[in-house]
Amino acid sequence: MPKHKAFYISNTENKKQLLKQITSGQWFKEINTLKGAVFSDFTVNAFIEEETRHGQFDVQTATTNSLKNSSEGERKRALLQHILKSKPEYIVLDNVFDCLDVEAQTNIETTLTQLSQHTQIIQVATRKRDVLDFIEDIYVLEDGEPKLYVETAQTNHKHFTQALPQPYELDRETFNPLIQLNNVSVSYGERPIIKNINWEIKPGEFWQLIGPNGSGKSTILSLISGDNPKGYMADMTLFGIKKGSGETVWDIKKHIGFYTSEMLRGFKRRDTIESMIISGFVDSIGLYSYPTDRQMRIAQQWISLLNMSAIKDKSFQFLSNGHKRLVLIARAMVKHPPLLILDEPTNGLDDTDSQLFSELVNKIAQESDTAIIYVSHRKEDFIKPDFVFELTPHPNGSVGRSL
Ligand SMILES: Nc1ncnc2c1ncn2[C@@H]1O[C@H](COP(=O)(O)OP(=O)(O)OP(=O)(O)O)[C@@H](O)[C@H]1O
Repeated sequence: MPKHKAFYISNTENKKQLLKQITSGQWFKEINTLKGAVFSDFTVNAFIEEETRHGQFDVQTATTNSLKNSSEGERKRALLQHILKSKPEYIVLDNVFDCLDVEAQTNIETTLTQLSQHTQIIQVATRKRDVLDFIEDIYVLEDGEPKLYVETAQTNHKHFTQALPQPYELDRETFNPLIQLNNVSVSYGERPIIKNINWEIKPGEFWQLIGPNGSGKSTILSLISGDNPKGYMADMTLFGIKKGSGETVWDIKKHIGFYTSEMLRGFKRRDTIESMIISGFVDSIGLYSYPTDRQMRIAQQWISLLNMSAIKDKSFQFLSNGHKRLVLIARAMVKHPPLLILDEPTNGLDDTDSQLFSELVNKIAQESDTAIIYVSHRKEDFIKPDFVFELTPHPNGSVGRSL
Protein backbone atom coordinates (compact mmCIF):
# COMPACT_ATOMS: atom_id res chain seq x y z
CA MET A 1 0.00 0.00 0.00
CA PRO A 2 1.46 3.41 -0.95
CA LYS A 3 1.84 5.90 1.89
CA HIS A 4 -1.23 7.87 2.99
CA LYS A 5 -0.74 11.56 2.42
CA ALA A 6 -2.12 14.90 3.55
CA PHE A 7 -1.88 18.42 2.20
CA TYR A 8 -1.83 20.97 5.03
CA ILE A 9 -2.81 24.17 3.23
CA SER A 10 -3.90 27.72 3.89
CA ASN A 11 -7.19 29.31 2.75
CA THR A 12 -5.37 31.26 0.07
CA GLU A 13 -4.77 28.12 -2.00
CA ASN A 14 -7.09 27.46 -4.92
CA LYS A 15 -8.71 24.33 -3.53
CA LYS A 16 -10.63 23.39 -6.67
CA GLN A 17 -7.41 23.47 -8.65
CA LEU A 18 -5.54 21.52 -5.97
CA LEU A 19 -8.17 18.75 -6.01
CA LYS A 20 -7.87 18.58 -9.80
CA GLN A 21 -4.08 18.38 -9.60
CA ILE A 22 -4.22 15.61 -7.02
CA THR A 23 -6.75 13.51 -8.98
CA SER A 24 -4.87 14.06 -12.27
CA GLY A 25 -2.07 11.93 -10.81
CA GLN A 26 0.62 14.44 -11.80
CA TRP A 27 2.21 14.26 -8.34
CA PHE A 28 1.39 10.76 -7.13
CA LYS A 29 1.67 8.48 -10.15
CA GLU A 30 0.50 5.43 -8.18
CA ILE A 31 -3.14 6.61 -8.31
CA ASN A 32 -3.21 6.79 -12.11
CA THR A 33 -4.45 3.23 -12.46
CA LEU A 34 -6.81 3.38 -9.47
CA LYS A 35 -10.51 4.21 -9.25
CA GLY A 36 -10.86 7.36 -7.17
CA ALA A 37 -13.49 9.48 -5.43
CA VAL A 38 -13.48 13.00 -4.00
CA PHE A 39 -15.15 13.87 -0.71
CA SER A 40 -15.55 17.64 -0.68
CA ASP A 41 -18.03 20.51 -0.40
CA PHE A 42 -17.67 20.83 -4.17
CA THR A 43 -19.04 17.30 -4.57
CA VAL A 44 -21.94 17.98 -2.16
CA ASN A 45 -22.80 21.20 -3.99
CA ALA A 46 -22.79 19.38 -7.34
CA PHE A 47 -25.28 16.83 -5.98
CA ILE A 48 -27.47 19.61 -4.54
CA GLU A 49 -27.45 21.28 -7.95
CA GLU A 50 -28.59 17.99 -9.53
CA GLU A 51 -31.44 17.81 -7.00
CA THR A 52 -32.52 21.36 -7.69
CA ARG A 53 -32.16 21.35 -11.47
CA HIS A 54 -33.07 17.84 -12.48
CA GLY A 55 -34.95 16.41 -9.48
CA GLN A 56 -32.25 13.73 -9.23
CA PHE A 57 -31.73 12.46 -5.67
CA ASP A 58 -28.63 10.23 -5.93
CA VAL A 59 -27.35 10.68 -2.39
CA GLN A 60 -29.61 9.20 0.31
CA THR A 61 -29.53 10.88 3.74
CA ALA A 62 -30.24 9.12 7.03
CA THR A 63 -33.45 11.16 7.48
CA THR A 64 -34.49 10.65 3.81
CA ASN A 65 -34.61 14.45 3.49
CA SER A 66 -33.16 15.90 0.30
CA LEU A 67 -29.54 17.04 0.62
CA LYS A 68 -30.77 20.61 0.26
CA ASN A 69 -33.05 20.31 3.32
CA SER A 70 -30.43 18.50 5.40
CA SER A 71 -28.05 19.97 7.90
CA GLU A 72 -24.38 20.27 6.93
CA GLY A 73 -23.45 17.33 9.14
CA GLU A 74 -26.15 15.11 7.65
CA ARG A 75 -24.92 16.01 4.17
CA LYS A 76 -21.33 15.00 4.99
CA ARG A 77 -22.33 11.66 6.44
CA ALA A 78 -24.58 10.92 3.48
CA LEU A 79 -21.85 11.80 0.98
CA LEU A 80 -19.28 9.56 2.68
CA GLN A 81 -21.70 6.60 2.69
CA HIS A 82 -22.51 7.28 -0.99
CA ILE A 83 -18.82 7.32 -1.89
CA LEU A 84 -18.01 4.16 0.08
CA LYS A 85 -20.76 2.24 -1.76
CA SER A 86 -18.85 2.71 -5.01
CA LYS A 87 -15.78 1.00 -3.42
CA PRO A 88 -13.09 3.46 -4.56
CA GLU A 89 -9.42 2.44 -4.47
CA TYR A 90 -8.35 5.90 -3.38
CA ILE A 91 -10.25 8.79 -1.78
CA VAL A 92 -9.34 12.45 -1.67
CA LEU A 93 -10.82 13.86 1.56
CA ASP A 94 -11.26 17.61 1.71
CA ASN A 95 -11.96 19.30 5.08
CA VAL A 96 -13.62 16.19 6.36
CA PHE A 97 -14.35 17.28 9.95
CA ASP A 98 -15.99 20.67 9.41
CA CYS A 99 -19.62 20.87 10.62
CA LEU A 100 -19.47 17.48 12.33
CA ASP A 101 -20.30 17.02 16.00
CA VAL A 102 -17.83 15.27 18.29
CA GLU A 103 -19.51 11.87 17.97
CA ALA A 104 -19.70 12.09 14.17
CA GLN A 105 -16.04 13.13 14.03
CA THR A 106 -15.05 10.07 16.05
CA ASN A 107 -17.24 7.80 13.88
CA ILE A 108 -15.80 9.14 10.64
CA GLU A 109 -12.28 8.86 12.02
CA THR A 110 -12.91 5.19 12.88
CA THR A 111 -14.42 4.51 9.43
CA LEU A 112 -11.48 6.19 7.70
CA THR A 113 -8.91 4.38 9.85
CA GLN A 114 -10.47 1.02 8.86
CA LEU A 115 -10.66 2.14 5.24
CA SER A 116 -6.98 3.10 5.26
CA GLN A 117 -6.09 -0.61 5.62
CA HIS A 118 -7.00 -1.21 1.98
CA THR A 119 -7.76 2.18 0.39
CA GLN A 120 -5.28 4.91 -0.31
CA ILE A 121 -6.18 8.19 1.44
CA ILE A 122 -5.08 11.65 0.33
CA GLN A 123 -6.35 14.25 2.78
CA VAL A 124 -6.60 18.01 2.32
CA ALA A 125 -6.75 19.91 5.62
CA THR A 126 -6.56 23.55 6.65
CA ARG A 127 -6.33 22.72 10.38
CA LYS A 128 -3.28 20.82 11.59
CA ARG A 129 -5.33 19.04 14.29
CA ASP A 130 -7.52 17.49 11.55
CA VAL A 131 -4.71 15.51 9.93
CA LEU A 132 -5.63 11.86 10.50
CA ASP A 133 -3.35 9.79 12.72
CA PHE A 134 -2.55 7.20 10.06
CA ILE A 135 -1.26 9.80 7.56
CA GLU A 136 2.41 9.19 6.94
CA ASP A 137 3.50 12.10 4.74
CA ILE A 138 2.26 15.68 5.23
CA TYR A 139 2.84 18.15 2.40
CA VAL A 140 2.52 21.91 2.09
CA LEU A 141 2.38 23.77 -1.21
CA GLU A 142 5.37 25.85 -2.19
CA ASP A 143 5.11 27.69 -5.51
CA GLY A 144 2.25 25.37 -6.39
CA GLU A 145 4.28 22.20 -5.80
CA PRO A 146 4.07 19.72 -2.87
CA LYS A 147 6.93 19.94 -0.35
CA LEU A 148 7.18 17.86 2.82
CA TYR A 149 5.91 19.86 5.82
CA VAL A 150 8.28 20.89 8.59
CA GLU A 151 6.72 22.08 11.89
CA THR A 152 7.58 25.67 12.90
CA ALA A 153 6.89 27.58 16.16
CA GLN A 154 3.58 29.55 16.29
CA THR A 155 3.63 33.31 16.92
CA ASN A 156 0.99 34.80 19.20
CA HIS A 157 1.01 38.54 18.59
CA LYS A 158 -2.19 40.66 18.49
CA HIS A 159 -3.50 41.72 15.08
CA PHE A 160 -6.30 44.11 15.98
CA THR A 161 -4.68 46.78 18.10
CA GLN A 162 -7.11 49.67 17.55
CA ALA A 163 -10.25 50.19 19.65
CA LEU A 164 -13.56 48.92 18.29
CA PRO A 165 -15.32 51.73 16.32
CA GLN A 166 -18.23 53.45 18.10
CA PRO A 167 -21.89 52.62 17.28
CA TYR A 168 -23.70 54.83 14.75
CA GLU A 169 -26.56 55.63 17.14
CA LEU A 170 -25.20 56.38 20.58
CA ASP A 171 -28.47 56.47 22.56
CA ARG A 172 -30.29 53.40 21.43
CA GLU A 173 -33.33 51.70 22.90
CA THR A 174 -32.25 48.73 25.03
CA PHE A 175 -34.19 45.55 25.70
CA ASN A 176 -33.75 43.31 28.68
CA PRO A 177 -33.97 40.41 28.16
CA LEU A 178 -33.04 40.67 24.50
CA ILE A 179 -34.44 37.25 23.65
CA GLN A 180 -36.89 35.10 25.55
CA LEU A 181 -38.06 31.67 24.39
CA ASN A 182 -40.83 30.09 26.49
CA ASN A 183 -41.53 26.38 25.95
CA VAL A 184 -40.84 26.68 22.23
CA SER A 185 -41.36 23.53 20.14
CA VAL A 186 -40.93 22.99 16.38
CA SER A 187 -41.81 20.02 14.16
CA TYR A 188 -41.32 19.52 10.44
CA GLY A 189 -44.32 17.50 9.29
CA GLU A 190 -44.67 14.65 11.78
CA ARG A 191 -41.07 14.96 12.92
CA PRO A 192 -40.48 16.82 16.20
CA ILE A 193 -37.21 18.80 16.10
CA ILE A 194 -37.11 20.83 19.34
CA LYS A 195 -39.33 20.52 22.42
CA ASN A 196 -40.18 23.05 25.15
CA ILE A 197 -37.08 25.19 24.77
CA ASN A 198 -36.64 27.92 27.41
CA TRP A 199 -33.79 30.33 26.81
CA GLU A 200 -33.18 33.89 27.92
CA ILE A 201 -30.42 36.08 26.52
CA LYS A 202 -29.54 39.38 28.16
CA PRO A 203 -27.73 42.35 26.57
CA GLY A 204 -24.00 41.88 26.07
CA GLU A 205 -23.97 38.15 26.95
CA PHE A 206 -21.68 35.88 24.94
CA TRP A 207 -23.33 32.47 24.36
CA GLN A 208 -22.21 29.33 22.64
CA LEU A 209 -25.03 27.12 21.30
CA ILE A 210 -23.97 23.48 21.09
CA GLY A 211 -25.62 20.16 20.21
CA PRO A 212 -25.07 17.22 17.86
CA ASN A 213 -25.77 17.39 14.13
CA GLY A 214 -29.47 17.74 13.43
CA SER A 215 -30.36 18.65 17.05
CA GLY A 216 -31.98 21.92 15.93
CA LYS A 217 -29.33 24.63 16.41
CA SER A 218 -29.98 26.28 13.04
CA THR A 219 -33.72 25.88 13.63
CA ILE A 220 -33.44 27.92 16.86
CA LEU A 221 -31.32 30.54 15.11
CA SER A 222 -33.90 30.85 12.33
CA LEU A 223 -36.64 31.36 14.93
CA ILE A 224 -34.64 34.13 16.59
CA SER A 225 -33.76 35.80 13.28
CA GLY A 226 -37.41 35.79 12.18
CA ASP A 227 -36.65 33.52 9.18
CA ASN A 228 -38.65 30.49 10.28
CA PRO A 229 -42.40 30.65 9.62
CA LYS A 230 -42.91 28.21 12.52
CA GLY A 231 -41.95 31.10 14.82
CA TYR A 232 -45.39 32.69 14.48
CA MET A 233 -46.99 30.06 16.72
CA ALA A 234 -44.17 30.15 19.28
CA ASP A 235 -44.15 31.99 22.61
CA MET A 236 -41.14 34.23 22.05
CA THR A 237 -40.25 37.81 22.79
CA LEU A 238 -37.53 39.18 20.53
CA PHE A 239 -36.10 42.66 21.18
CA GLY A 240 -39.16 43.70 23.16
CA ILE A 241 -41.58 42.44 20.47
CA LYS A 242 -43.95 39.61 21.31
CA LYS A 243 -43.87 37.20 18.37
CA GLY A 244 -47.09 37.12 16.35
CA SER A 245 -48.11 40.64 17.39
CA GLY A 246 -48.17 41.91 13.81
CA GLU A 247 -44.42 42.54 13.49
CA THR A 248 -42.60 42.20 10.17
CA VAL A 249 -39.46 40.13 9.65
CA TRP A 250 -37.61 43.43 9.24
CA ASP A 251 -38.72 44.60 12.72
CA ILE A 252 -36.73 41.66 14.08
CA LYS A 253 -33.86 41.58 11.61
CA LYS A 254 -32.84 45.20 12.08
CA HIS A 255 -31.61 44.26 15.57
CA ILE A 256 -29.39 41.41 14.37
CA GLY A 257 -26.02 41.14 12.71
CA PHE A 258 -25.78 37.73 11.11
CA TYR A 259 -22.80 35.75 9.95
CA THR A 260 -22.76 32.19 8.63
CA SER A 261 -20.11 30.59 6.44
CA GLU A 262 -22.91 29.85 3.92
CA MET A 263 -23.11 33.63 3.34
CA LEU A 264 -19.84 33.41 1.43
CA ARG A 265 -21.76 31.68 -1.36
CA GLY A 266 -24.30 34.54 -1.51
CA PHE A 267 -21.99 37.40 -2.50
CA LYS A 268 -21.23 37.12 -6.17
CA ARG A 269 -21.09 40.80 -7.18
CA ARG A 270 -17.89 42.74 -7.50
CA ASP A 271 -18.35 45.14 -4.58
CA THR A 272 -15.29 46.68 -2.96
CA ILE A 273 -14.34 45.93 0.63
CA GLU A 274 -15.38 49.46 1.54
CA SER A 275 -18.83 49.26 -0.04
CA MET A 276 -19.41 45.83 1.51
CA ILE A 277 -18.78 47.26 4.97
CA ILE A 278 -20.86 50.40 4.38
CA SER A 279 -23.73 48.27 3.07
CA GLY A 280 -24.03 46.88 6.61
CA PHE A 281 -25.74 50.15 7.57
CA VAL A 282 -28.59 49.46 5.17
CA ASP A 283 -28.61 45.63 5.27
CA SER A 284 -28.36 45.36 1.50
CA ILE A 285 -25.93 43.69 -0.85
CA GLY A 286 -24.37 46.51 -2.79
CA LEU A 287 -24.93 50.22 -2.24
CA TYR A 288 -28.10 51.82 -3.52
CA SER A 289 -28.05 55.08 -1.55
CA TYR A 290 -25.26 57.46 -0.53
CA PRO A 291 -23.88 56.82 2.94
CA THR A 292 -23.70 59.71 5.41
CA ASP A 293 -20.31 61.22 6.36
CA ARG A 294 -20.55 59.58 9.76
CA GLN A 295 -21.30 56.17 8.23
CA MET A 296 -18.28 56.60 5.94
CA ARG A 297 -16.09 57.52 8.92
CA ILE A 298 -17.21 54.51 10.93
CA ALA A 299 -16.65 52.22 7.93
CA GLN A 300 -13.10 53.63 7.57
CA GLN A 301 -12.46 52.90 11.24
CA TRP A 302 -13.51 49.27 10.75
CA ILE A 303 -11.33 48.97 7.65
CA SER A 304 -8.42 50.41 9.60
CA LEU A 305 -9.07 48.06 12.55
CA LEU A 306 -8.94 45.11 10.11
CA ASN A 307 -5.64 46.46 8.70
CA MET A 308 -7.23 46.70 5.25
CA SER A 309 -6.92 50.44 4.53
CA ALA A 310 -4.43 49.84 1.72
CA ILE A 311 -6.77 47.38 -0.02
CA LYS A 312 -10.18 48.97 0.72
CA ASP A 313 -10.93 49.45 -3.01
CA LYS A 314 -10.12 45.85 -3.83
CA SER A 315 -13.02 43.65 -4.88
CA PHE A 316 -14.39 41.57 -1.99
CA GLN A 317 -14.57 38.57 -4.35
CA PHE A 318 -10.79 38.38 -4.63
CA LEU A 319 -10.11 38.29 -0.89
CA SER A 320 -9.04 35.07 0.80
CA ASN A 321 -11.75 33.14 2.63
CA GLY A 322 -10.40 34.30 5.97
CA HIS A 323 -10.31 37.98 5.02
CA LYS A 324 -13.81 37.75 3.51
CA ARG A 325 -15.07 36.63 6.92
CA LEU A 326 -13.44 39.51 8.73
CA VAL A 327 -15.13 41.92 6.29
CA LEU A 328 -18.51 40.21 6.76
CA ILE A 329 -18.17 40.43 10.55
CA ALA A 330 -17.36 44.14 10.25
CA ARG A 331 -20.38 44.50 7.94
CA ALA A 332 -22.59 42.77 10.51
CA MET A 333 -21.17 44.91 13.33
CA VAL A 334 -21.08 48.47 11.88
CA LYS A 335 -24.44 49.22 13.49
CA HIS A 336 -23.45 47.57 16.78
CA PRO A 337 -26.63 45.46 16.62
CA PRO A 338 -27.99 44.27 19.99
CA LEU A 339 -27.36 40.69 18.79
CA LEU A 340 -24.65 39.14 16.62
CA ILE A 341 -25.28 35.58 15.41
CA LEU A 342 -22.27 33.56 14.29
CA ASP A 343 -23.26 30.21 12.78
CA GLU A 344 -20.27 27.85 12.45
CA PRO A 345 -18.06 30.86 11.71
CA THR A 346 -14.70 29.10 11.57
CA ASN A 347 -15.81 26.43 9.08
CA GLY A 348 -13.23 25.92 6.39
CA LEU A 349 -10.75 28.38 7.91
CA ASP A 350 -7.10 27.53 8.24
CA ASP A 351 -5.20 27.75 11.53
CA THR A 352 -3.93 31.29 10.98
CA ASP A 353 -7.32 32.67 9.93
CA SER A 354 -9.22 30.90 12.74
CA GLN A 355 -6.94 32.56 15.24
CA LEU A 356 -7.45 35.94 13.56
CA PHE A 357 -11.22 35.47 13.47
CA SER A 358 -11.35 34.42 17.13
CA GLU A 359 -9.35 37.49 18.13
CA LEU A 360 -11.90 39.74 16.40
CA VAL A 361 -14.89 37.98 18.00
CA ASN A 362 -13.35 38.22 21.48
CA LYS A 363 -12.67 41.90 20.89
CA ILE A 364 -16.32 42.47 19.92
CA ALA A 365 -17.45 40.59 23.04
CA GLN A 366 -15.19 42.65 25.28
CA GLU A 367 -15.55 46.11 23.78
CA SER A 368 -19.22 46.32 22.71
CA ASP A 369 -22.70 45.88 24.25
CA THR A 370 -23.62 43.42 21.51
CA ALA A 371 -24.75 40.00 22.70
CA ILE A 372 -23.31 37.09 20.72
CA ILE A 373 -24.69 33.65 19.89
CA TYR A 374 -21.91 31.53 18.54
CA VAL A 375 -22.74 28.10 17.10
CA SER A 376 -19.93 25.66 16.63
CA HIS A 377 -19.11 22.00 17.10
CA ARG A 378 -15.47 22.70 17.33
CA LYS A 379 -13.90 24.08 20.39
CA GLU A 380 -11.83 27.02 19.22
CA ASP A 381 -9.01 27.45 21.71
CA PHE A 382 -9.08 31.20 21.31
CA ILE A 383 -12.85 31.90 21.51
CA LYS A 384 -14.09 32.32 25.06
CA PRO A 385 -17.93 32.43 25.48
CA ASP A 386 -19.42 33.25 28.91
CA PHE A 387 -22.37 30.82 28.72
CA VAL A 388 -23.28 27.59 26.92
CA PHE A 389 -26.77 26.46 25.84
CA GLU A 390 -26.87 22.75 24.97
CA LEU A 391 -29.40 20.84 22.86
CA THR A 392 -29.74 17.12 23.53
CA PRO A 393 -31.63 15.03 20.96
CA HIS A 394 -34.76 13.15 22.05
CA PRO A 395 -37.38 11.25 19.99
CA ASN A 396 -40.00 13.88 21.00
CA GLY A 397 -37.69 16.73 19.98
CA SER A 398 -34.38 18.03 21.37
CA VAL A 399 -34.39 19.40 24.87
CA GLY A 400 -32.27 22.38 25.84
CA ARG A 401 -30.50 23.62 28.98
CA SER A 402 -28.00 26.24 30.02
CA LEU A 403 -24.75 24.79 31.31
N1 LIG B 1 -37.19 22.80 5.91
C1 LIG B 1 -37.02 21.63 6.49
N2 LIG B 1 -37.83 20.58 6.22
C2 LIG B 1 -37.69 19.39 6.82
N3 LIG B 1 -36.73 19.10 7.72
C3 LIG B 1 -35.88 20.09 8.05
C4 LIG B 1 -35.97 21.40 7.45
N4 LIG B 1 -34.98 22.16 7.97
C5 LIG B 1 -34.32 21.38 8.86
N5 LIG B 1 -34.85 20.15 8.90
C6 LIG B 1 -34.41 19.02 9.75
O1 LIG B 1 -34.45 19.46 11.11
C7 LIG B 1 -33.37 18.88 11.86
C8 LIG B 1 -32.64 19.98 12.60
O2 LIG B 1 -31.92 20.75 11.63
P1 LIG B 1 -30.94 21.91 12.04
O3 LIG B 1 -30.31 22.40 10.78
O4 LIG B 1 -31.67 22.89 12.90
O5 LIG B 1 -29.88 21.11 12.93
P2 LIG B 1 -28.44 21.58 13.44
O6 LIG B 1 -28.38 21.25 14.90
O7 LIG B 1 -28.20 23.00 13.06
O8 LIG B 1 -27.52 20.59 12.62
P3 LIG B 1 -25.98 20.73 12.12
O9 LIG B 1 -25.14 20.83 13.34
O10 LIG B 1 -25.73 19.45 11.40
O11 LIG B 1 -25.92 21.94 11.24
C9 LIG B 1 -32.51 18.13 10.85
O12 LIG B 1 -32.76 16.76 10.94
C10 LIG B 1 -32.95 18.66 9.49
O13 LIG B 1 -32.83 17.67 8.51
